[in-house]
Amino acid sequence: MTPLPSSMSTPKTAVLLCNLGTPDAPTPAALRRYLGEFLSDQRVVELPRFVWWPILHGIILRVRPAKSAKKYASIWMRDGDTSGSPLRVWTERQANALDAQLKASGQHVTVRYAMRYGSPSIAQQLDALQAEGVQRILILPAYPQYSATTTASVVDAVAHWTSKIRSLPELRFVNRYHDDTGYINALAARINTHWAQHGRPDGKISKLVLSFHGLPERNRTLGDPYYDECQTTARLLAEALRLTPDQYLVTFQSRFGAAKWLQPYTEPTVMALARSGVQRVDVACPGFTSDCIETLEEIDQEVREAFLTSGGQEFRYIPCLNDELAWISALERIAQKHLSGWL
Ligand SMILES: C=CC1=C(C)c2cc3[nH]c(cc4nc(cc5[nH]c(cc1n2)c(C)c5CCC(=O)O)C(CCC(=O)O)=C4C)c(C)c3C=C
Ligand SMILES: [Fe+2]
Ligand SMILES: [Fe+2]
Repeated sequence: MTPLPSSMSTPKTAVLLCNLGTPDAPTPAALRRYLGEFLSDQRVVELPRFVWWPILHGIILRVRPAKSAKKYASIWMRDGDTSGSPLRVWTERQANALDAQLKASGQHVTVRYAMRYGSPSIAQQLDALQAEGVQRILILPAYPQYSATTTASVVDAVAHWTSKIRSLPELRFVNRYHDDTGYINALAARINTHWAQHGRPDGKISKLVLSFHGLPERNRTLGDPYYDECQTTARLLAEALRLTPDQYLVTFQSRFGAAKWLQPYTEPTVMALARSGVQRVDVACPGFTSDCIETLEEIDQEVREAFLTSGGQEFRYIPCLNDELAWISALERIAQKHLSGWL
């Protein structure tokens, strides 16, 4: 019997690369919409509604949008035809590059991207894929380290969509890839390229700081594995870079609110380094796969200034993986592993 052409025999398959989300414009109105959706997610802020609602609507959404809009304006990308928030621009480029790479390897897979908060939303993209006849979807969060605040929240958004759909596609989820060899090697290559130009830190007057996004300490105590996964990523990366313990530090940035978050905090740590005689710090943010407000503004502007005004002399921010070829190849292998049996 003649086999059916593969396009007829294999159900259509897609990968949905899901990132956090970002405002559509660097304006207070767009920030209010984005922060309102983001900070209303009970995976992100676990306080009871009757406590959190008055704080969010009475204080945060009145004050933060204008301040944040100025920060976003300072990092907004205007790159040829492309303009937008760096998080959205890089995520879109990653999805397009992964789509091209999977197709070049002979795989009939469509890759799209979605944002957990803002647009294009996860529901919009799942609707669009279903309208195109896609029957199998791999959900690939853009977070190497699992946290309930990010990865599980993506799963919640997908579950919310499935609850309204009669004829469901098959679904698979990637939970983590914090120890994936391709990911670690792509990070190491990024940092080595930087050091080929500027020299390696000696551990005495120069150090590498690996800064991860923070999380309330309480989430860790309650069982969120994020902290441990960040430590594993850092250890594997240090091994790949052949670093001794005195050459690097692991820190946590982006504290929000008054509660205790994962420590040590990035900014006070680099200030203390400067005061103790460290002249140069290189900062990389391995948990962020795309540059965004947290890396370009918080690290490369605020933390830079804090280090230099505390007596430091050289501050070098090492960009995220973005659309580096080694990273797209690593993403392809992560996707392939989870697609196995489907293609
Ligand atoms: C309020 C609590 C927050 C938790 C918990 C949190 C966890 C968390 N976030 C990321 C990744 C990103 N966060 C980004 C921005 C951002 N995060 C928070 C708050 C929490 N994050 C806020 C209020 C903001 C907005 C920026 C600001 O106003 O300060 C981003 C960048 C978005 C962008 O548009 O560029 C990312 C990425 C992780 C990985 C994480 C838990 C592990
Ligand atoms: Fe965050
Ligand atoms: Fe931040």
